[in-house]
Amino acid sequence: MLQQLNGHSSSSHDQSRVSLREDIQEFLSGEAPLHQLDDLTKVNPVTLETVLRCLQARYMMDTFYTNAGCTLVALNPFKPVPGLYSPEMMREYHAASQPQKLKPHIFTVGEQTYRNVKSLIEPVNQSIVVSGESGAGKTWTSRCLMKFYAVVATSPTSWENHKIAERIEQRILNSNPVMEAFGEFSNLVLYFSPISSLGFATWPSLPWNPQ
Ligand SMILES: Nc1ncnc2c1ncn2[C@@H]1O[C@H](COP(=O)(O)OP(=O)(O)OP(=O)(O)O)[C@@H](O)[C@H]1O
Repeated sequence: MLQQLNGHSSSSHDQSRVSLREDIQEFLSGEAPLHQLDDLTKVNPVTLETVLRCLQARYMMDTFYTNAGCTLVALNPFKPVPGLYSPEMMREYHAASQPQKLKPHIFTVGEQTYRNVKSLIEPVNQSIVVSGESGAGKTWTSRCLMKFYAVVATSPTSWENHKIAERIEQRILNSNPVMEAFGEFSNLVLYFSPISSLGFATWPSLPWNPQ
């Protein structure tokens, strides 16, 4: 006797589970090494296991950024990564004609928003939502972006610019206790406008809190 589950027979349900398992196995043991998948939209089938295995493989290769379509997934390395945030790296992303073709990086996001704000044809206000649980690296990421903008928007040698960058960074850090006083602090929003310079805010309780 066949048992009905949500309008499907249990045997067809079992079949699709077996076929999904096979697809997952095929994907995980495929020829292309998992760490080379730089965009999670290329993961197929998309399951918790396949996505996490892909991110894990990249983490093991010290690759901490992965695209997920137009979103960037950042893993916290919990260690210094030499060269990953160097001024040379910042300039490489800034100088690239198509930064999105370079390896996924927070500087791609930084550069894209910078170009959109600075566009001579149609400057557009920009927001960057940095989301993650406590300790995920939101403050770190925001500081990286501040440093990036300080480097690409100014002359590399100016001591004055260096001081401005430090001051912006310090403001972000100083704001943390105030933000945390509002309770939940899992999303940080940086916003940029062609007219004003830069601002940041938190979304403690949005109904669609992406966390
Ligand atoms: N990209 C990175 N490279 C190296 N270390 C990192 C990186 N991102 C985060 N870390 C480490 O992880 C720690 C926690 O990161 P951070 O303070 O940015 O988290 P957070 O998301 O802002 O946490 P909270 O919400 O609790 O304030 C940092 O102090 C730093 O040591």
